[in-house]
Amino acid sequence: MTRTVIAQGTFDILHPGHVHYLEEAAAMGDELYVIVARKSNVDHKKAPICPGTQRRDVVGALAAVDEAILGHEDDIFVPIEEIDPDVIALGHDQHHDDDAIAAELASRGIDCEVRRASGREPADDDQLLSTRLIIDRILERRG
Ligand SMILES: Cc1cc2nc3c(=O)[nH]c(=O)nc-3n(C[C@H](O)[C@H](O)[C@H](O)COP(=O)(O)O)c2cc1C
Ligand SMILES: Nc1ncnc2c1ncn2[C@@H]1O[C@H](COP(=O)(O)OP(=O)(O)OP(=O)(O)O)[C@@H](O)[C@H]1O
Repeated sequence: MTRTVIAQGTFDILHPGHVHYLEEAAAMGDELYVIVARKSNVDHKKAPICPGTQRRDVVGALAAVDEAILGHEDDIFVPIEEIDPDVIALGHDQHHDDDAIAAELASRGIDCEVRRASGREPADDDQLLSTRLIIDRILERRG
């Protein structure tokens, strides 16, 4: 019985923090599907720079990822119902409430565990394990 895991996020400019998250999510099961957020659904921070197709393709190229898909425009639970995962792995700082997700899954009759991955800290002061910090440094040095 294949144990399917779903991870999700914006993944605008990929960095080792994303790799850590996705490798940890992959280790929670046998297959990892990653839902890449549509720009229209990234409403809790600045919009991504790169188009969704490009963000999806880069995430999909990671060894830990079996398939990366662009998320649904309107209902974030549509891909969940289609994939019917055993685990949803939330990122360490992802703004979703674990219990709210679990309640919504239950109300839709989806039997799926909600877990939270750990964070990865920079290996040294020069590393930037955040898209926002990468963009800030670009603006600082190239702006
Ligand atoms: C269970 C789950 C399912 C999601 N499905 C979608 C989706 O179908 N379409 C989408 O645009 N975003 C989807 N998202 C991503 C959210 O829209 C949100 O933008 C994403 O969590 C961004 O988080 P980040 O700040 O970590 O990048 C989903 C998130 C979760 C937790
Ligand atoms: N340093 C990190 N360690 C572990 N997971 C991370 C790290 N950075 C991001 N993630 C996870 O990757 C997923 C996608 O995050 P996102 O695309 O928002 O990147 P981000 O670098 O956090 O962006 P921003 O800096 O703009 O918030 C989220 O689940 C998030 O928790």
